[in-house]
Amino acid sequence: MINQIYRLVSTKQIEITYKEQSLEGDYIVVRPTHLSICAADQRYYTGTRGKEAMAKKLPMALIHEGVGKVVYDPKGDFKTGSHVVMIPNTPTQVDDVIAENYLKTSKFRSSGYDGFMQDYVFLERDRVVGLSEDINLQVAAFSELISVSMHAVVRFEERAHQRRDVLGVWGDGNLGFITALILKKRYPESKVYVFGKNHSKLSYFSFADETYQIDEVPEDVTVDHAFECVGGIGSQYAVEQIINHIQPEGSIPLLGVSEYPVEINTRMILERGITLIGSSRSGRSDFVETVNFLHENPEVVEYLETLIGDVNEIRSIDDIHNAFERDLTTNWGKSVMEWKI
Ligand SMILES: NC(=O)C1=CN([C@@H]2O[C@H](COP(=O)(O)OP(=O)(O)OC[C@H]3O[C@@H](n4cnc5c(N)ncnc54)[C@H](OP(=O)(O)O)[C@@H]3O)[C@@H](O)[C@H]2O)C=CC1
Ligand SMILES: O=C(CO)[C@H](O)[C@H](O)COP(=O)(O)O
Ligand SMILES: [Zn+2]
Repeated sequence: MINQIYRLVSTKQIEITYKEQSLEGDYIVVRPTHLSICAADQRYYTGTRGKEAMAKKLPMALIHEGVGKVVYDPKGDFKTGSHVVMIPNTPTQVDDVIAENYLKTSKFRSSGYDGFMQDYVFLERDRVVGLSEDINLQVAAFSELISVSMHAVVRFEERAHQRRDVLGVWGDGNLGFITALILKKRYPESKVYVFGKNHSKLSYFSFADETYQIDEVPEDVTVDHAFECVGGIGSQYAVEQIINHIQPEGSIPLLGVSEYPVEINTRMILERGITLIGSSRSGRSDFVETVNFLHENPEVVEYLETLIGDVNEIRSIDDIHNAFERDLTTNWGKSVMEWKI
């Protein structure tokens, strides 16, 4: 069959590529229904990812957060029409120690490989996870982002010391919201403090024990561990502030992506015995954990509904541009694209 792929070819330029794809083999074919825009996609769309990366990774279809309907499963494991979440990380080898999302040989969609902006996505059998019929698909659209937080929390659980009385989250955006929510649910006995820049955004974090504007944090506030969910140059200020408020031997999972070299006060890191835990992307086990978590906790899905920002019907390439442009001006939440092209 001929598949249409909507590829970014240069800054803010999207073109259709026609690709012959065979239905023979074990691929599950999924028709995307709900896609969600990530900050990483915006860095490619606007060209802020940098000249070198743009030249290396383009052309490619953007978007690595999304769900769709199964249109063809040669083995019949998935019912035609059933909804699945698509996993963007595509490993090419198995390693006993290193997780699939850290293997250098893995391919990640919308980072050098075609993402989900296609008429049909051909996925290996283990790159889809089934969803229940009643799941909110606008929330499920950003399951990948939830799985990133889930992955970071699981890594934290395996690496950080056991005193978890107060957990801090820096960042009052999407990732901060999801991470704080997962922490609150997994550690009901712990206090979760959120540190952000905007009073209006912090007001959404009603489940948190405390929220602080970063320029008004009392000196005596301390956390046992702190998740950095800021990104950009803001990560630098966030890590600096974390170091001032974290207890000795605390862990700092770092999730924010920056295009700039971020300076870190290593003197204080070693003086306080702090552990930095880099955390990037996610793998199948994180998606399975995420989907189970959403199915088992409908109240979490309700909180996540507050993250649904702009919802756009996509019927043309112009609609894609509009969705990306509107996302740039949206102050809160995730932009979802209902894929009807
Ligand atoms: N590790 C991974 O695999 C993944 C990483 N990311 C990255 O995570 C980062 C955050 O993504 P996302 O949540 O979607 O982006 P958002 O822009 O929604 O969130 C970042 C938030 O942090 C706020 N902020 C800025 N400076 C500080 C500070 N010093 N302290 C506390 N908060 C601050 C921002 O406020 P304001 O807007 O007012 O500046 C904004 O509200 C991005 O870099 C993204 O690329 C995303 C997905 C996966
Ligand atoms: O969003 C992400 C995962 O969900 C990561 O930020 C993204 O994978 C970074 O990739 P790139 O190097 O292409 O910016
Ligand atoms: Zn992403």
